[in-house]
Amino acid sequence: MKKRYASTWESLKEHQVPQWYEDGKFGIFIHWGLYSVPAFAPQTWELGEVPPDETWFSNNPYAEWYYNSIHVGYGPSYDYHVKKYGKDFKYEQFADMWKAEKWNPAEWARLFKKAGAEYVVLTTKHHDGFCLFPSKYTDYNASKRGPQRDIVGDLTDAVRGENLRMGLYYSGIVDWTFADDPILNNDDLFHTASPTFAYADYAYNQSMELIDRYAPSVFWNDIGWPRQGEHNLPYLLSHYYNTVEDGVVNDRFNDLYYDFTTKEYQSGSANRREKWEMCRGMGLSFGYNAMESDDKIISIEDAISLLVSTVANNGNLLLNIGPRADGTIPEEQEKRLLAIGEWLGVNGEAIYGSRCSSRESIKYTDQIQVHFTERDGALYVLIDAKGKSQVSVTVPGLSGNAVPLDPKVEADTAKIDGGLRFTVKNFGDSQNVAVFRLNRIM
Ligand SMILES: C[C@@H]1N[C@H](CNC(=O)c2cc3ccccc3[nH]2)[C@@H](O)[C@H](O)[C@@H]1O
Repeated sequence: MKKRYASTWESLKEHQVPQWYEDGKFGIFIHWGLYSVPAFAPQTWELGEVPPDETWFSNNPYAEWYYNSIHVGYGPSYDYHVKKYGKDFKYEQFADMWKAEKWNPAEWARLFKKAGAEYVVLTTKHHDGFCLFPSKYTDYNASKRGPQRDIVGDLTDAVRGENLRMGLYYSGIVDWTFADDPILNNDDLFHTASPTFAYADYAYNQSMELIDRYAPSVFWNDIGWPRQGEHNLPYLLSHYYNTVEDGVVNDRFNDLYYDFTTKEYQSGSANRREKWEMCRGMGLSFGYNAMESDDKIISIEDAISLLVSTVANNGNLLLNIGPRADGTIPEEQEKRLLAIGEWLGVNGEAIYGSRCSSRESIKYTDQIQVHFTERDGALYVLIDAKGKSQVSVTVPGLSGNAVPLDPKVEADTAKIDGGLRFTVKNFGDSQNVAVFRLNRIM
């Protein structure tokens, strides 16, 4: 019997995080849009490394913030824009330069499948207000301009064709086609952005449109929800759950309600007793930054470490790709996705469908950490030895027969000092994380 949600906070609070999201663990975030044409941002910091003040916003590493970065009227993006396009070139002109001429959504979906992702989240409207779907509420959209197609619909079909879940990102409170005063601090970001009732209705109507057209498995709102529209949220979210029973929403609705909380790069905190999600770009940006080179993006080892440490602490990893304007995925990003997929192909048993263990992760050194997950009565020990070819660690309070999941891992285990000593001599195909299964939980 399908549960019906009433448009009340009480009814919404009965919603449980669905098993597919708990089990899925790994998603692909995609930031694609007009900003992918200029594809420029300075390579400065990770979010959370420096305070979100004028220095951050006028040297914003997020290439998808190009509109705001040139509107502050100074800084590296402004200088780049004037030099490359000229002072009078309007951001909106990118709408007729974005052709996506080499885009093959089925190819993208096959890559995400090979990467071992269980879900995908695509930007439908980022802060610049350009919509990647045929919205009834604006012609500033990809079916009328640029690509002249329903980007959201075409990718949704391809992703579902690979039996992956499709999620949709929506920039709820910031839309520079409604309010585009330059944003130079977080106050601007959360309070003065898009302050009208008209915009609140627009955001509500477009969100309803997205739910009714695509029935997304994730409704991923960003930054916040218009204050003038907060009273509409119980209607919107109950409609969402009544349309998509096993749908999930994040915590960026002014902290009024969520299925899972979020972190972004170094910003935010996670509580392992609740479901949460870590999102980040491959480099410092979500939108494609043509200036970014291989050495500036996350290493394969660090990506696998991040996935393992996130999952072991009750999180999902939503790792972003920033495709080029023509629809191709930069090789250095594809390489990381395929390497994660290979690792999951060998060690996924300890990840998919697992739950975080009562055993907390152990940090021996910056390079050597041991994480734990549990599944079907088995305990998994995930030894992360970044940059090492061999490692020996004793895990206290463990006993039993530890079997490496990767047959190419060469390792010994021995009972010692009330614990189990693992000596890994060869990490086989498992990059920097060797995973062991213990067949009974101590
Ligand atoms: C995915 C990413 N989100 C950015 C806005 N970030 C937030 O609103 C935000 C970060 C964060 C960290 C911890 C808890 C809440 C948060 N909200 C956007 O400004 C970026 O362009 C990009 O779309």
